[in-house]
Amino acid sequence: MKRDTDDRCDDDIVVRVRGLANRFGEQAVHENLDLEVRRGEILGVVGGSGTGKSVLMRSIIGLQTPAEGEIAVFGEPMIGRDETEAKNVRRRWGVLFQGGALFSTLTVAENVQVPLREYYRRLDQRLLDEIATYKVAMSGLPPEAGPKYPSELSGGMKKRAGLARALALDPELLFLDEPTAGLDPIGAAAFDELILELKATMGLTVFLITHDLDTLYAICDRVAVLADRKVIAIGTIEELLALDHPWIQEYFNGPRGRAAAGGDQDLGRAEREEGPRLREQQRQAEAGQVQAQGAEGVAR
Ligand SMILES: Nc1ncnc2c1ncn2[C@@H]1O[C@H](COP(=O)(O)OP(=O)(O)OP(=O)(O)O)[C@@H](O)[C@H]1O
Repeated sequence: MKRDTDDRCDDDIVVRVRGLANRFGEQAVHENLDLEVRRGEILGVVGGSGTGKSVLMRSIIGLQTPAEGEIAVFGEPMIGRDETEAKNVRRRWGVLFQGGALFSTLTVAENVQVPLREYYRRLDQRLLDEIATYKVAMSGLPPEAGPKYPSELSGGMKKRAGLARALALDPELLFLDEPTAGLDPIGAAAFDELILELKATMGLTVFLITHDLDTLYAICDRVAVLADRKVIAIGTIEELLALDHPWIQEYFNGPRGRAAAGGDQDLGRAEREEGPRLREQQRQAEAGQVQAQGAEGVAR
């Protein structure tokens, strides 16, 4: 299980990373990293801050050129690929970056239309508008969100708008970088549900970077753990818990891990008692009535 190098048929492996190395000057972020993402799974990617989760995602989607290694997506090698060929693979995935990365001068609907315009130059405006309306609805946003600018949206709505854009091209593979970070517990759980629904209806494969233990327990089929510059373990949470690794044990068996697994009554009670107050605080902050101080880092 540790190196995830079982001999599955290539069709079952959507992303294959072999011997990946990434370096920034003297700093080695990855060395000899291997990873496989299986078709139809939601793979959670966890690791301490700075262990290189985002750099790994950026390497897979071609925004970071690795120092060494091989990356294949849908069986197609991605490194050093001719731009036209790479583009044909890229159109098959969608990405939700941390913070949404929406174009601030475009409305939500226009943001969704950006990848459509890039890949389908001949679509007329009426069709672009129709597709954007459909993607906005798929992401759980009300129709009124379409003509709004990102600055007019709450944090949760921005995530959904980013998701609508990621879904624009009907992807087979979705990359999500900390999609529930900064969301209140109810918003985060709703986002988890949405991802599960999309996986079921679209047959999506999902690469999901998260620090959110509830998300890991609620929707991930397997979890990959980054530490010491590589994937040190990958498997179901149950399989990871059987490993005698201090970081994994602390992460999943610490108070938050136990609460997420439903086993820590005291922490669960504290969250139930504090939750409504914190959620109301965040709701007001999002509505622009109060400063968001204190609403960040709310444990789910
Ligand atoms: N463009 C860059 N130039 C130099 N260093 C970088 C660059 N991008 C990332 N790094 C460094 O690589 C390391 C890994 O960064 P990365 O953002 O992948 O971490 P992460 O695991 O996603 O962290 P977090 O959980 O805090 O988001 C960090 O030390 C970061 O400073």
